[in-house]
Amino acid sequence: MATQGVLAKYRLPPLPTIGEIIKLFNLRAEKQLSQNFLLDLKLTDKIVRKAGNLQNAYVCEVGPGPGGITRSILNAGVEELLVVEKDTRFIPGLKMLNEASSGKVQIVHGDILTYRMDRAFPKHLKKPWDDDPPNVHIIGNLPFSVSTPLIIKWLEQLADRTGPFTYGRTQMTLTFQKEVAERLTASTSSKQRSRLSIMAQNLCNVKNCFTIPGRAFVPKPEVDVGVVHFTPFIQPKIEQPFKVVEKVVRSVFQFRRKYCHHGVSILFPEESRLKCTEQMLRLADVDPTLRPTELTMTHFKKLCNVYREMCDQNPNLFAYNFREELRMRKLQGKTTEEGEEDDLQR
Ligand SMILES: C[S@@+](CC[C@H](N)C(=O)[O-])C[C@H]1O[C@@H](n2cnc3c(N)ncnc32)[C@H](O)[C@@H]1O
Repeated sequence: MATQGVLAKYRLPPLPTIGEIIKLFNLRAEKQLSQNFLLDLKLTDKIVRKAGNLQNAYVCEVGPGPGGITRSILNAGVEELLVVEKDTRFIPGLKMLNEASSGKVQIVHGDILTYRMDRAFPKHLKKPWDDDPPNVHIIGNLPFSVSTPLIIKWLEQLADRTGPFTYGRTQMTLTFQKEVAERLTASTSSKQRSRLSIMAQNLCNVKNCFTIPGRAFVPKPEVDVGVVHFTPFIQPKIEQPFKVVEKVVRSVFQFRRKYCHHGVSILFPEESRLKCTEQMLRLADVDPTLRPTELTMTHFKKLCNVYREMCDQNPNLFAYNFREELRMRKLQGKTTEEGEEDDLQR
């Protein structure tokens, strides 16, 4: 307890404000890179508190920029902070934070989409999957164009226990455009229910912590921002390979406003479509007239289990690709019912 008390009082020495750092190093936000900075340290402290207790933790911050969140992470008493930043202009400011924290910051100039997270932390931090989460955390406020593909990539790595999940059930606290944060956490029958809701909630306890109004950023983005916390489950809700779940969920949400049998049907080649769709829905005990947004996680679990069984019985089925069939038909000049294109980021 005494040690905790001492650590809890850890503060960085007085430093120039983030605003002064921006001026000092001439860090004008690059609009093409969707850079929007958080200058209010009360707000960055609030984001970091949502990650949980960071005393002695090993943290990776993605996209630290001028270092607002970085300071809050250091003030939370972490053991080591790895920052991965793509834009070289921010490196001198981050080096200053490293000196102020007596070398706690390891700076990587790189792209988080390709960075090898499986080697980011010392091996002794690894914990068995069914143990408590390791003392390893990921925190970040990235551009939206990066955070959505990144979470999709990390969800797949989570299912395979690779990348940052080599260390166990690594927790993540990340920002998204408010609407994406709502999709990630949307429950059954919610208007925002989508592919992302199922893919994330299958693997993690997902919490939409709070919304940051756009005006809190410099420069102000067009949209508000949601802070989302992810804790991986020991067991996914759907115990099937990620690719099987992804294919079923993507197909079902392809026609999000229609009855779910439309989406299910595109899992099957045209010659067996009617029969297989009827069989899959009957075996999974799913009402064909439910809308995709009305399906529960249990519905998706049953659909994925039945689809997997059908794929086991017909080894060519999983490779079937509706879009490819559409493309071929178009090339051959044949007409067909067009898929109502869904936003793939949903
Ligand atoms: C929206 S700004 C936020 C900066 C800082 N985290 C804050 O809250 O003030 C996003 C930051 O992520 C960095 N970034 C963008 N894409 C990246 C990538 N692929 N890998 C690492 N950093 C990236 C940008 O250079 C920028 O510093």
